[in-house]
Amino acid sequence: MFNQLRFIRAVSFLSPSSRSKSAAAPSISIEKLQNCIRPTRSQWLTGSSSYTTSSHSSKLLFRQLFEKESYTYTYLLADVSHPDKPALLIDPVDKTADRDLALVKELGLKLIYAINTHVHADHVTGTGLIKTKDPGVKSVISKASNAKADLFVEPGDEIYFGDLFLEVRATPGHTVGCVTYVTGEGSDQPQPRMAFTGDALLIRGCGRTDFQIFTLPEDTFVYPAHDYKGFTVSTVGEEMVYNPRLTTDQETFKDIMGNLKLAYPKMIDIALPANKVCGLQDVDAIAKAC
Ligand SMILES: N[C@@H](CCC(=O)N[C@@H](CSS)C(=O)NCC(=O)O)C(=O)O
Repeated sequence: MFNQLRFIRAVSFLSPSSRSKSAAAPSISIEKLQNCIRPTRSQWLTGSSSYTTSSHSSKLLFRQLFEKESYTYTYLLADVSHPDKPALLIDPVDKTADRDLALVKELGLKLIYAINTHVHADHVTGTGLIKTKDPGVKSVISKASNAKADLFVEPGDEIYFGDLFLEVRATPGHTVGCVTYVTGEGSDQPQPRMAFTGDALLIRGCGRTDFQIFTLPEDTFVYPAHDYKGFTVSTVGEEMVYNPRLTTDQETFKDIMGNLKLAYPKMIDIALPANKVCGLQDVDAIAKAC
């Protein structure tokens, strides 16, 4: 069987130094979540872990970028200790693709991956557009998403950029193929860890019911794909205590999620079919780019 993990490693800029591969955390259902040991508010506030937004790593260049129409966050990560400064974008938007590529150029980075957490319903991904403007970039999405891309990842895969890597975790629920990308475990990786949760876990909100994200260390930074209230970052520990949807019993949770009364996303009829094919709607462009 074709090994996506090896493939991702093979196309990475630098072979990783020997590293023990961490096992993918087990998936936790909402039922199990209710039984998770969670810190009380006071335990969490007085806990020994750091909850500051300290610098992530001397190697990591990190930027959080915003697209104002869909309230989408795009994340730029690069290993600036590597001579090529390999970089990746998580959840780029078509409307801001030029801005993102200009920033990559200004910072002297080499963009190698344009990655999606899932097939978005509220905006067209910038992945295809980025590939037409920089053909060296590979698009990445989960195999379970059933969308087109150059590379398909599965839970447990590691996506290397230089000596840094992202671990792929299955976080389905908002869509079938949603994944969360988590910075690697190890002393040479960003500390605290950073989780790019897509729409699975939002700050004080969520788009799903299957919460293995809460098996990550409590000081793990949570970087969602959207925020509608002006938040930029949270932590796993903070969400375990203060997320109003995830601090209730199962019945209340179901009730909350069943009564969100979210409006039909404005872009959904354009975004979903486009995002199945890298965000491109032109047949020739799809053939060339995906
Ligand atoms: N009004 C917006 C879409 C807002 C929305 O539905 N957001 C999604 C994530 S993007 S599909 C969501 O899951 N929200 C959860 C929440 O609690 O807000 C539009 O028309 O695009």
